[in-house]
Amino acid sequence: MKTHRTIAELLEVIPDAALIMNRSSELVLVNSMLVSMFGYQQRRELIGNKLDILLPAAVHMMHEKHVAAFFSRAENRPMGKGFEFLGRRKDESMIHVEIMLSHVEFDGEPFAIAFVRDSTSNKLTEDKIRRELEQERVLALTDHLTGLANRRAFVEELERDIELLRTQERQFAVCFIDLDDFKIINDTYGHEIGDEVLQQVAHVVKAGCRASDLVARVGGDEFATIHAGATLEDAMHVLERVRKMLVQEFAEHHWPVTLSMGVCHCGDANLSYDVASILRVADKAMYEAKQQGKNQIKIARVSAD
Ligand SMILES: Nc1nc2c(ncn2[C@@H]2O[C@H](COP(=O)(O)OP(=O)(O)OP(=O)(O)O)[C@@H](O)[C@H]2O)c(=O)[nH]1
Repeated sequence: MKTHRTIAELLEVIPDAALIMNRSSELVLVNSMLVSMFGYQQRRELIGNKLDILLPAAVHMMHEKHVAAFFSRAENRPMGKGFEFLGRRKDESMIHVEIMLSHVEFDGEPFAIAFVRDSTSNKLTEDKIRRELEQERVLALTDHLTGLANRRAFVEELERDIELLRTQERQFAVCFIDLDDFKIINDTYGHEIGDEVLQQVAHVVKAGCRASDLVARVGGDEFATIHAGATLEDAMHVLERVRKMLVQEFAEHHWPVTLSMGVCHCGDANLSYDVASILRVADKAMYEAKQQGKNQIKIARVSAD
């Protein structure tokens, strides 16, 4: 058929892969770019086959419905511009494609013409950008010296826990931790050893806490923990373990390293908690621990005002 040959020639000069199918979803024309895009060598491997040959099995039924719906619409205007789907290559590998679909009529019969673009590289770029953004987000929430969560991550988590307490009455405890006499270590042994001590402390606090607890470094020699779902007794049990583990860890060293801690339990549904007041009372309790001899835990009192 003359029209057929002309269209076939035309499809060869356009810069996209293209196919034409009839209303029974049979491929009646494909250009060579489409043949190679889907990993075939000859057009005749595709011509006469159902469109399904280019699609993953999981979407065959859905596509049949789409094709029926497409042909039932009479209007002859471009459809599905930029529509993305997964194609199946001859070797069964998948390929992300973008198609533009349109009605065409030859010898009074309706057909669908599809221009197909390989969007795999777009997808890969998108995935790469998404991964990089995620990595950046993780880095932005990480303390670089210790690998723990940083102050920002701690505050974000605290905000989430305050919200969960308000909406689901889920209690939690927060602890403010400060190294005792850390300045002496820095002044005596230098900043580098000081950094190593901070890393070791981070490791011990993390090891002493539960997997579900958040451990953060929130300042120079300041750490903080959040114990989601914990009663005051649960939190005290964990923190006392941390305190003892640290004393043991440094028992062999030339210098003692101990922690002063202020813990604040949040679980009273009648109180309205906010980040600033929780941190203030926990910090105050930690300061009391310092004043009363260091290497101990003090409990913060949260009042209604
Ligand atoms: N090595 C190191 N030192 C730091 C870092 N950030 C802060 N510091 C030091 O941490 C020390 C904090 O000291 P302070 O908390 O003021 O006092 P302290 O000696 O711990 O005494 P108390 O808190 O009263 O027990 C200072 O010497 C800071 O220079 C850091 O990233 N690395």
